Amino acid sequence: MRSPLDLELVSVTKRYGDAVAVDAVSHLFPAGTYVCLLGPSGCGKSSTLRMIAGHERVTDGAILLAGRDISHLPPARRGTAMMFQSYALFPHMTVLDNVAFSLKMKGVDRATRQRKAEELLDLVGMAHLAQRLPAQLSGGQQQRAALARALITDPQVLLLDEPLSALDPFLRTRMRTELKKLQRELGITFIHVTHGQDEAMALADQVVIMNNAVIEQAGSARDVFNAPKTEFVARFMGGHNVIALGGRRHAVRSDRTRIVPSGGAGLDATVTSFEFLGTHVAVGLIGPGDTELTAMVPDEAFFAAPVEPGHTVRVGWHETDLHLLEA
Ligand SMILES: Nc1ncnc2c1ncn2[C@@H]1O[C@H](COP(=O)(O)OP(=O)(O)OP(=O)(O)O)[C@@H](O)[C@H]1O
Repeated sequence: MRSPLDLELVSVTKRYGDAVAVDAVSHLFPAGTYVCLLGPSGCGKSSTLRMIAGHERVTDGAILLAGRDISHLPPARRGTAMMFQSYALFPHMTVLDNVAFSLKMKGVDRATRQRKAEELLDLVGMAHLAQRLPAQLSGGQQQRAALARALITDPQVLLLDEPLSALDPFLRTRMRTELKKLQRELGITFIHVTHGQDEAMALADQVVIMNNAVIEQAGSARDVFNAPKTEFVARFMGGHNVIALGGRRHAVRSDRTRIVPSGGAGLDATVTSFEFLGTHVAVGLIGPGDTELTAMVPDEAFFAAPVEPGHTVRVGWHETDLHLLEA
């Protein structure tokens, strides 16, 4: 169902000279959702984000927010805000002044902008560091300051360009929980560009996968993972085997790919490797036509009947787990 605050891309194209970075992309971002824009390097994610933000001109098409065409408005008048990968904090300004900056540009008086900046610093748990300079903050603290700075204009849509990539793995997981919580509390749309499938699955209400300047598939993380439309999506999301059967390509989740008793339905494959991953053992296999497969075998099942590289085994799956891919 549509809501008045939805963001919509209508046949949006971005060309740099002859190169097409975004090719007639149409998509509805429902208001109040956490969207992750995912795809390999160069697929057009950042160009899409920058066009929504107004940091890049649209070559063709329109961007509508709350029913209004914002394609040609300056960034500050769109109802969007962007948080950059590098956080882009001004090094010579205190955290408070950084957060208050865009209100200063808008001519808001000092007392009002400071009060609002304090409120936002409180929201992101940074009130006690308001007088520090950016260089005196940790990576996670800089990120919170950058978030507060982006949110001070009360945007309807917050755009985040790889916001977690500068953080170490532990902090990344913690910050992603905080981002999600913040989005829920604010109830606004977050559009978060990432390279990470795990990050997208953990965060997104809606995952949008781009490839070669177009959207290849969009949907809930669970739907996209369980029902990849194309071989590209199956491989990109990971956790799937792609198998040719009867001249058509199919995906089957690697945790639903089983080592079955010989003679059962399935195909013969040779074990090439195994890796203990704690809860599962990832068994690498090579099947007919040199198809590489992975079976994620629960650790108990693996150690009850261990296999070694060089063994020939039967690999099977339930018919219902086999998923036909678009040609
Ligand atoms: N300013 C520019 N001038 C010319 N070509 C550009 C420019 N910015 C991006 N491109 C090209 O447009 C295509 C899409 O780039 P974009 O940055 O949107 O991809 P991306 O999916 O965000 O990639 P990454 O994950 O590596 O950041 C790429 O082929 C890139 O080389």
